[in-house]
Parts: sequence; C-alpha cells; structure tokens
Amino acid sequence: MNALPAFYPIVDSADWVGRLAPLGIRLLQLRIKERPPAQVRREVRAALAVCRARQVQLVVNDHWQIALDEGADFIHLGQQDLPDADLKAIRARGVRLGISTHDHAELDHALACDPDYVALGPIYPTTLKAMPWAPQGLPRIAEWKRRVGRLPLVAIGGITLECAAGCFDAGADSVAVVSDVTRHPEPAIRVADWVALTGARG
Ligand SMILES: Cc1ncc(COP(=O)(O)OP(=O)(O)O)c(N)n1
Ligand SMILES: Cc1nc(C(=O)O)sc1CCOP(=O)(O)O
Ligand SMILES: [Mg+2]
Repeated sequence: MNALPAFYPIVDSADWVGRLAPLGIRLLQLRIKERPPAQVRREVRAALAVCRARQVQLVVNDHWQIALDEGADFIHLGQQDLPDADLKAIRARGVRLGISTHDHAELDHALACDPDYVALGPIYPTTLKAMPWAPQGLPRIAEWKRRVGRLPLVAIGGITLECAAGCFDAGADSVAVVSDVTRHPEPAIRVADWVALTGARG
C-alpha cells in the first residue's frame, strides 16, 4: 500500500496549482466546480503539466473521465459521484482512487470499492461548503483508523496548521486543506510552514 504525503492541499484552478507546486509539496487536488467540461479539461491539462515538471502527484476531484483521458495520478470521488463512475476503467488505467466518507454506511461502501485512500470529514466546522454532517471530531479519526487499518486515512474539513497535529495524533495519515492555504494572506509562507510541519512524516 503506497503511503500518502501528509500534507494534501486542495485548490480550484491550474493557476493555484502553478503557485503551490514549486513550494515543496508532493500531492495536490484540483477541485473544480460548476465549469463547462472543456474548461475543466484545459485546467486539468495545465495542472498536470506543472505537476509533472515538479514531481507533484495530481488528484482530480469529480471529473473522473477527464482525469483518465489526461493521465492524472489520482481521482477523488464522493459518495454521490460513485454511481456514475467506471471504477473498473479507473483501475485498468492504474489511476489511484480516493473516496469521501462521513458515516459508517459510507465507509462500508467506500471500502467495498477497494480505494487507495479514504477521506473522513468534516473534522471541524468548514466554511467552504454547506455540509449536512456535524463536525466529526478527533475520536472519530481514531475510530476510522481502526476500521481502515493500513489503508491511508485523510482528514478534511476546517483543518488548520495549528490543529493538524491533533489529527495526526488521532490516526490521520494525511490532512487535506483548502481555506487554511487559499484564504491565507500569505499562501506561500503558509505552505512553507505546512511543509516544515509535515516533512518528516512524508
Ligand atoms: C480529500 C478529499 N476529501 C473529501 C472531499 C469531498 O468530496 P465530495 O464528498 O465528493 O465533495 P466535493 O469535494 O466534490 O464537493 C474531497 N474533495 N477531497
Ligand atoms: C471539500 C470538502 N469535503 C469535506 C468533507 O467532509 O467531505 S470538507 C471539505 C471542505 C474543506 O475545506 P476547508 O479546508 O476550507 O475546510
Ligand atoms: Mg465530489
């Protein structure tokens, strides 16, 4: 089972990928919402070109067919994305798969899909999107880690540099963050602090 880098930033454009990829990170998610497919494809292609030049692995959220066509490293799918996704095609192409979970039924479903990582969220309140789930809290990370065993566990939702250690201590292998980087007044400095914090973890 491949280890996952401990710091997992998520951004919404190739422009952001270009800003973050040179800063020492090893994994990035491109999460684009409500754009025409042709624009998503252009963004994915541009992001992949930057990531390949910098030895950064790119995760494409939602748009699994474009991710396959363009040669992304990972695809991330939520439970609503799974019914339409061709998991066999994803596997056949050797693209790795991450799946979101928010409760036990979703975790059962995710594990049945044989993913390469499972994400649990929202750990803390998030302002990025409306979520029907209450914050999961740290004990839930420990519970999820007991269930997933050696499968990498990603914690997401409201995570900041200051609270990341609690997530790792509870059992998260990786923490995914949006606002803590993209809404920070100095994103490059924030990323440097994240890389310093997580570098030893891989
Ligand atoms: C690492 C990671 N975890 C969870 C999500 C959320 O995926 P999903 O539930 O499909 O919601 P959207 O991000 O598509 O709004 C994620 N993208 N990445
Ligand atoms: C996109 C997303 N998915 C979540 C989940 O729980 O599945 S929480 C989340 C938002 C993460 O953004 P921030 O780091 O700004 O809180
Ligand atoms: Mg999704």
